[in-house]
This record gives sequence, C-alpha cells and structure tokens, in this order.
Amino acid sequence: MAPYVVKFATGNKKKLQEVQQIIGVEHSERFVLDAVDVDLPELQGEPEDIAKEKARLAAESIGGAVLVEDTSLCFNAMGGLPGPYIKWFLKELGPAGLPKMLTGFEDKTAYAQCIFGFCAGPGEDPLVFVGRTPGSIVEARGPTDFGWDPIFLPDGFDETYAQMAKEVKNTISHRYRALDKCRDHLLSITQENDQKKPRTE
Ligand SMILES: O=P(O)(O)OP(=O)(O)OP(=O)(O)OC[C@H]1O[C@@H](n2cnc3c(O)ncnc32)[C@H](O)[C@@H]1O
Ligand SMILES: [Mg+2]
Repeated sequence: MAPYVVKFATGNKKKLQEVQQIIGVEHSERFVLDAVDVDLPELQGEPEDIAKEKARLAAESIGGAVLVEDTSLCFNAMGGLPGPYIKWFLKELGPAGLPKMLTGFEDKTAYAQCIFGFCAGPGEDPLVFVGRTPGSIVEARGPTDFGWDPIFLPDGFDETYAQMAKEVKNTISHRYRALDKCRDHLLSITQENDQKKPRTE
C-alpha cells in the first residue's frame, strides 16, 4: 500500500531541513512528508491555538492532510514573551540584539518551544504536538544562519544551538521533541489504515 502523504507546509527552509533530518526515511513505507513552500499567516494568540489555526488554514488551502509548525522562544523573566512573536523581535533586533531585552533582569532562563499542528484534511479537527527545550539566553555565539540559534544555550550544554553539531541539536531540540510525538501519531494512524486493509493471504 502506498504511504500516507502529509504535506509539510512552511516558508522556512531551515525548519524544513531539520524536519527532514529528524524524520529521516525510517518510516517512509508508512508515511512521507512532502514539502510545500507556503507563506502562512503570522497568527496571534496562545501558541497551541496558533498551531491549530495554522494547520486548519493550511488544510483548507492545500485540500488534504497537512503538517505545520510554529516556533516560540520564551523568556521566563518576561512571562514567556516574546513567545510566538519572536519572529518580529528577531527581524528588528537581530540575534545579537535579543539578549539586550533581558538586561534589566537577573533571570536569563528561557525555553524553546515547537508546536506541530496536524490536520487530516479540510473540516477535520487539528491536533497539536508540543516539544520544549529549557535553556538560557546568552551573548550571540556561533554561525548566524538560523534564526536565534546563536543566543540559545540549552541546559546541560556549553555550546549554543548555533555552535553545536546539527546531529546534536536534532536529538535535544524543541523541534525534535515535538516531532517525536507527531511521528508516533502518524505511525498510529497509518497502523489503523494497515489494519483496515483487506487481508490478502
Ligand atoms: O512558514 P513558517 O513555518 O511559519 O516559518 P517562519 O519562519 O515564519 O517561523 P515561525 O512563524 O514559527 O516563527 C519562528 C521564528 O523563529 C525562528 N526559528 C524557528 N525555529 C528555530 C530554531 O530551531 N532555531 C532558531 N530560530 C528558529 C524562525 O526563523 C522565525 O523567525
Ligand atoms: Mg511563520
């Protein structure tokens, strides 16, 4: 039976690259993620609601099963802000400017959060899968090719996300943790499909 095809809708090539590296080809006989470059709206609200609405809108526009993802960077001293609005702060301040937001605070702790939104098709209820990695905000260190990676130091490491090898980031990251749960769900629904198949022997 052909694998279940889920469109992964994002406008961010770096996210796509990480998602492909994390998922690999291990379960490609059960499901495949097929990338579509879509300019999705930057919604407001609670992160889980944003991911659900993003998935619902993407399913309507694509007309099939979709996966979307929304990433937040949350400063504990600021009650979780910038959170889902990190994209705008990053755009205006650049990664090196972000630690300055915490100058007046002793607490530099933060967490990176990724929420995958999965919608099986137009009109279906979206599901969300949340992954969080705790850490702290430091002066920018390392390559600047992916977002706020240079200023996020995950707990238990002495290298920022930007400094560490991709293989390391991809086994501890917010994205890895969320995608791990999402993969389990995709495996469970494709298992159900398998069981519905008529037996041939
Ligand atoms: O089309 P979508 O998937 O929405 O892609 P986006 O780039 O708009 O992404 P978000 O709306 O989720 O905004 C998150 C921001 O955080 C950045 N970002 C996301 N994941 C990151 C990661 O793992 N490390 C560093 N920066 C990241 C990303 O470049 C954005 O500026
Ligand atoms: Mg976005």
